[in-house]
Amino acid sequence: MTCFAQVRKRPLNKKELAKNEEDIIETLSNSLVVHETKLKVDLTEYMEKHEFVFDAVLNEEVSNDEVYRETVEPIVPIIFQRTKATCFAYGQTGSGKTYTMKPLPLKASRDILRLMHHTYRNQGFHLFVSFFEIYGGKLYDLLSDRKKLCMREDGKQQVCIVGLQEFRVSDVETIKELIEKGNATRSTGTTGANEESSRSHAILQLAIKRSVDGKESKPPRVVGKLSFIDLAGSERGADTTDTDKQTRMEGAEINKSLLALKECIRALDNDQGHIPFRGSKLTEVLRDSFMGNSRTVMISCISPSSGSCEHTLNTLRYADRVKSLSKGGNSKKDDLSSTMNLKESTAQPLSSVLPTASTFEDDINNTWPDQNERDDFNVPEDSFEQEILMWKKNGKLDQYGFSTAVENKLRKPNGQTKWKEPIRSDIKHSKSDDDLNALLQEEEDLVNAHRKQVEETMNIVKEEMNLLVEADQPGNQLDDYISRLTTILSQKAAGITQLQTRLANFQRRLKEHNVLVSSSGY
Ligand SMILES: Nc1ncnc2c1ncn2[C@@H]1O[C@H](COP(=O)(O)OP(=O)(O)OP(=O)(O)O)[C@@H](O)[C@H]1O
Repeated sequence: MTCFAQVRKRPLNKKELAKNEEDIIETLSNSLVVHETKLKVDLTEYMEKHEFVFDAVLNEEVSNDEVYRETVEPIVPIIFQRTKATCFAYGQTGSGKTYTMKPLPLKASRDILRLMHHTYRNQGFHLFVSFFEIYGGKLYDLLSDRKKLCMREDGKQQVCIVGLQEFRVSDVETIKELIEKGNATRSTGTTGANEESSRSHAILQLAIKRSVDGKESKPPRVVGKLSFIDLAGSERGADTTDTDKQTRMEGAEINKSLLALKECIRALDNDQGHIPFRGSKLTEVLRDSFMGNSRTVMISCISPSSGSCEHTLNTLRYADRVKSLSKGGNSKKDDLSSTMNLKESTAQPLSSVLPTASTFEDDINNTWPDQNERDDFNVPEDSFEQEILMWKKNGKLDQYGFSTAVENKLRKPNGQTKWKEPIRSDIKHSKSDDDLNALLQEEEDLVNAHRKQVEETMNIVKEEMNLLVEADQPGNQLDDYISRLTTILSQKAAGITQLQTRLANFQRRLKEHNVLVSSSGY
């Protein structure tokens, strides 16, 4: 899987301008700098600079058309070549996720239909649209009056969404109507912070299917898929302390899914044996889009305003972790990356990357195993599981319950994972999936607790500085000074002790699970 991380900065809005909030984001070609105002212990202000590098940085002057040209247009032709592509918008509420995502599917549909009517004319391709949302861990069909859906795995461990309406479309106008209908049906909550806040993940999928041997009588098979995902507001994961139980539970679900999404992308990009798909409904649903030939584009949306600095830094840190494994030598960064940098490349017109009809057939024949090969590979499940038991007995399974050696058996000589993936996931699901998800959550909790502790320490230090200033004033009350200093010191000590305990517990858990910090990417 190849993941491209991009950032889009929106302009300051009216509200921010009215509050005289400053633009703290400086964009350069494919990097950006966040200028954070901080306070020294003597209460004087200073500027801290945070620099991030991504595959592309789109500033406030970049239009939606340009975003499409840079992010999705180059991917459209390859979904005719058995590739699944996923485009995410990540960021805090109001950062521009919906603004960025909304126009993309329609523009992509237009190009897909153009390809179907010209390059792939009369080759049995059809375009299907579906649109659903994940809200509070449950699935709802946005094209069928928010009908509740359930997710099942079929006999081949392929995830399918039972009852999801899929519409076969052949003209842009119908697609437009469907997209508008889905958007209107999407649920938006009303939390204190922002009425517009979106607490659901909206998933719009464009599937290219092909009639087998051109026969219309048989159900067409999926050739490729393009998914557009407008994620829930990233800061909503922090609602786990809200007084309202429903909000708290939704917050926990959002938190879990965004965490699982990050870990799945990291694991896939790093060719890790185990992919924690079962960490959330979102990643389970996306499982088939991530397997095999797949592309992922993550557009992290940020507000430029000083008032959103903390959320912006959180968004950029998340994006940074998603892309970090691809940096510096991951060979899978290919030709697409060069078209992704808006400042350094001229946009590549669709026509220049279109495959011809013959290259499509050649690609299928050259890169995908045929049915015989698949059948050859599918050793009986019994013998496979026997082997797993042997490895377990000999203590050769890794911390995810899966050994590299066993995994290698599932790979083609060229390193491409073969058709045994479903069986592999079955085995790992047992306990190791839950353990890994729990560990990931604990890691995130530790980092958050650390950040909170640093913030609290800063506040305490400010209080201490005030106390010292007061202590120097004539007529200062000694009793008051002593009691306030005692409180301050106990607060400091309690904060440190709490963090030490949390850290020790986390280290113990890592040890229990045999996770070597250097090899696990922590
Ligand atoms: N690049 C941009 N240029 C101009 N206006 C923008 C841009 N990005 C966002 N906006 C405006 O900012 C507001 C918030 O954007 P949007 O609704 O897309 O945020 P969001 O991240 O989807 O929020 P939520 O999580 O609540 O859905 C909208 O009024 C939108 O029109």
